[in-house]
Amino acid sequence: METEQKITLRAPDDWHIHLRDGDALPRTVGDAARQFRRAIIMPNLVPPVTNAQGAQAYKARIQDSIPEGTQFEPLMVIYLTDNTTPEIVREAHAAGVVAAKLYPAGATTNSDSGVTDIKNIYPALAEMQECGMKLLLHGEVTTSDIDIFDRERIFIETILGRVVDDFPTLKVVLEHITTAQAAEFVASAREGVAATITAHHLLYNRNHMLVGGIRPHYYCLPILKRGDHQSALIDAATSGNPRFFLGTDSAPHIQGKKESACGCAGCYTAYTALELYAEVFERAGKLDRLQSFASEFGPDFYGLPRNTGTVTLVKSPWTVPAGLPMGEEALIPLAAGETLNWRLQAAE
Ligand SMILES: NC(=O)N[C@@H](CC(=O)O)C(=O)O
Ligand SMILES: [Zn+2]
Ligand SMILES: [Zn+2]
Repeated sequence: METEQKITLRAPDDWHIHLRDGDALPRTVGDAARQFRRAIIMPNLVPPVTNAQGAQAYKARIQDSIPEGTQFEPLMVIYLTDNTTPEIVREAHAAGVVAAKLYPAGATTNSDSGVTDIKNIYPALAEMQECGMKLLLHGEVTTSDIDIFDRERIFIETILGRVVDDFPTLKVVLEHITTAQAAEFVASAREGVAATITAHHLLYNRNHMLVGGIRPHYYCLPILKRGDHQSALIDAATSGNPRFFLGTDSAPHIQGKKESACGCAGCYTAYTALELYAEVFERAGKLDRLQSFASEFGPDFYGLPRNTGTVTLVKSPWTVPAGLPMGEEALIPLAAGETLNWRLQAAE
């Protein structure tokens, strides 16, 4: 009898996830904790998590939702606004907050309180550089005359390059990169600049979203780009370059808000995250590099210990459920109804 194909990895972490709050938490925290040992928790709640106190209270609510017997550590982030002061940064750092997130105002889901001009947060960035707090960025400009497909590239050209130069020892993560330009920028930037890459930007390009009918579950920000950008991202993720690591950007929006005349941006990937990444790495012939991308480069960049436990993926095709309950609502996971080759084994 043929033996089952398996891969065992050091337990992985997710360096970018949205868990939301309230009724969503049992679903989102349960799924994240089944897949990952730690996660960087995005602060774009309404209202956002903007200081130490807010981050600690949110962390406690997340911890209350961790399934019994599961090990999961939420790593907290504050949301930068025009009013974030150096003192807010210092207090957050002292309270264990690991990073602060820049959302250009209006760039994405729940970014209305975001920064309107990068100069407004220069004092906060100086303090972050000083105390070692990481800067995470949603890297898109928001000016209405800039085409949605160009917004990441122009953000890099007009804003990111300058921030990286003006704060030469600030640790910076360009989140959920979607373009060849972003991959090139990060690969050739000064030390201390990294990027997260989602499973959906590795698996899909804009044709998947738009050819033969519009598929709202593939709609996320930054938007899926053309296939050559997807190829550049696959090359970056599987290159073994420690500047690129796993961040799902899993973002739950209920079915009715996705399948709508004006649908929300965000893909729910937490339910199948590692399986989706395994698919990509296998197709690229680089399964041997999945562990460093998923479990080593992230903690190394953040200055945290690598996890000591392991997880196992078994090659055993299965069908992703058509929907998942979330509170009273339905959530459609990415790749719903599709067959995936790899399956994460439940922790023993
Ligand atoms: N990626 C998305 O399309 N959506 C995210 C926000 C974000 O990460 O930009 C969300 O919070 O829903
Ligand atoms: Zn974002
Ligand atoms: Zn996100």
